[in-house]
Amino acid sequence: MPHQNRGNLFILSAPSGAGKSSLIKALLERQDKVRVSVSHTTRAPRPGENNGEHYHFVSVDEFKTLINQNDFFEWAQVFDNYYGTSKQAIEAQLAAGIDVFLDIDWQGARQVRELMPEVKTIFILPPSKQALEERLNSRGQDSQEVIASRMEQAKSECSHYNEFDYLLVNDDFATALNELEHIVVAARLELKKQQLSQHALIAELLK
Ligand SMILES: Nc1ncnc2c1ncn2[C@@H]1O[C@H](COP(=O)(O)OP(=O)(O)OP(=O)(O)O)[C@@H](O)[C@H]1O
Ligand SMILES: Nc1nc2c(ncn2[C@@H]2O[C@H](COP(=O)(O)O)[C@@H](O)[C@H]2O)c(=O)[nH]1
Repeated sequence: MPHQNRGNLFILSAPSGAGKSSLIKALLERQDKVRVSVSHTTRAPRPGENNGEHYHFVSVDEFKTLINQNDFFEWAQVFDNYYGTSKQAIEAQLAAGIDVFLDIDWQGARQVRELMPEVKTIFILPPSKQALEERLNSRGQDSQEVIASRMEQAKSECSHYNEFDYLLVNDDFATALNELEHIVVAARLELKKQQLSQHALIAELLK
C-alpha cells in the first residue's frame, strides 16, 4: 500500500473583515484535499450562519466545560467572546492526508505554534484601513458598534504580523487566492513531506 503523506496544518490570521473566510471558502472550491476546521464560539450566529457549518455555537457554560475537559487544541477570548478549535477537528484529517486550515486569531496562533511547530502560518493584510472598514460595512452583518470595536482591535491584531511565516495583502481577491493556493501546493512539495511517498522512485533512480 503506498505511503500516505500527512496533511499540512495552516493558520490564517488577519484583522476581522480582511477576507480570511472568503479566501478559505474559495480555496476549498479549488482544492479537494483541503478542509477548514469548524471552531466553537460563544458569539451569537449572524444571519445565514448555521450551527456546525460556520461554527459550533455554544453557551459560555458549555465552552467552559469543553475547556475543563481539555477538549481544545487552542482557545482564546476575542472581542468579548470565546473561540476555540477542538482537538477532534484536526488530527484525523491530517492523518488522512488532508490539509487543514484554522481561521484563528494571533493568540490561538501562538498556542498552536507551541504545540505543532511545523504549522504554516499566514497573515492577511487588508489593502488599507479604509478598505477594511468598507468590507466590514459591506458584509452587512455587524452593528456600527461592533464594527467600530473591530476596527479598534484591528491595530492590535495587525501588530502581530511579524510572528507569521507568510504575509499576503488581500487587495485583488483573485491575486490573493492564487498566492494562498501557491503556499498550499508548495508545502505539499517539501522534500521532507515526500521522502517516504517517493522512496521507491528515489531508490530506483539511485540504483
Ligand atoms: N479582495 C477583496 N475585495 C473586496 N471585498 C472583499 C475582498 N475579500 C473579501 N471581501 C469581502 O469583505 C467582507 C469580509 O470578508 P470575510 O468575511 O471573508 O472576512 P474575515 O477576515 O473572515 O472576517 P472575520 O474575522 O470577521 O470572520 C466580505 O463581505 C467579503 O466578501
Ligand atoms: N483563537 C481563535 N480565534 C478564532 C477561532 N475562530 C475564529 N477566531 C477568530 O475570531 C475572530 C472573530 O471571528 P468572527 O467570526 O466573530 O468574525 C476572527 O479573527 C477569527 O479568526 C478559534 O477557534 N480560535
